[in-house]
Amino acid sequence: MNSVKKMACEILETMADGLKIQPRNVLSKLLMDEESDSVFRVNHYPPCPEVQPLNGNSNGNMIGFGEHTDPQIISVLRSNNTSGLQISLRDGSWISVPPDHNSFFINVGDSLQVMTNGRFRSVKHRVLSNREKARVSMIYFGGPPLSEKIAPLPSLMRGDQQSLYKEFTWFEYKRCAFNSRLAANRLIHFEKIAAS
Ligand SMILES: O=C(O)CCC(=O)C(=O)O
Ligand SMILES: [Fe+2]
Repeated sequence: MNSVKKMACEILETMADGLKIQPRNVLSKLLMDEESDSVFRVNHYPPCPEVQPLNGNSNGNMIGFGEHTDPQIISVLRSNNTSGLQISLRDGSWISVPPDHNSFFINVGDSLQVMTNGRFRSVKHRVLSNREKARVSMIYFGGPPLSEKIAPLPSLMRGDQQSLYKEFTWFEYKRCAFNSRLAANRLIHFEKIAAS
């Protein structure tokens, strides 16, 4: 757990460097906080034989984990050598993430999207069951303390930049996530309506 947390922190620090924000631990310190609301999850998807496609967009594979974005700051995923993970492109099409048990798959969470005022985007993903092999994935979800205010980082808001989001705490966002459907776009409730 400590190693994966350390890796997530290094990634967040590299992102902070890329955004030219100081101090470089402005994001990673939220994961290092004693009160950090982080989780480690193991998912197991047994093999599922082909089924008749219902809506034509899953090629006859059963949905193992429905489409969603991860609500936290960052997710670090490692899986066995079994395909299934897909990400959604802007045009709504799905592409498969090649299975590679030697690599980590990093996902930006909704909270990081807000903290970077939309510069990094949380990408919708889902898992299709594999027809022959079981898929096992392990994911570290790095989240902030429950009382943490989630808002664009002040160091990113230079000039006349406006926040795209209303301020909320991680506790409020988590409550919203629990009360909404998995596939829901929860950030929409926290977006500011652009003045015309
Ligand atoms: O099991 C996977 O490959 C992805 C699962 C996932 O997206 C999640 O647990 O949030
Ligand atoms: Fe996910």
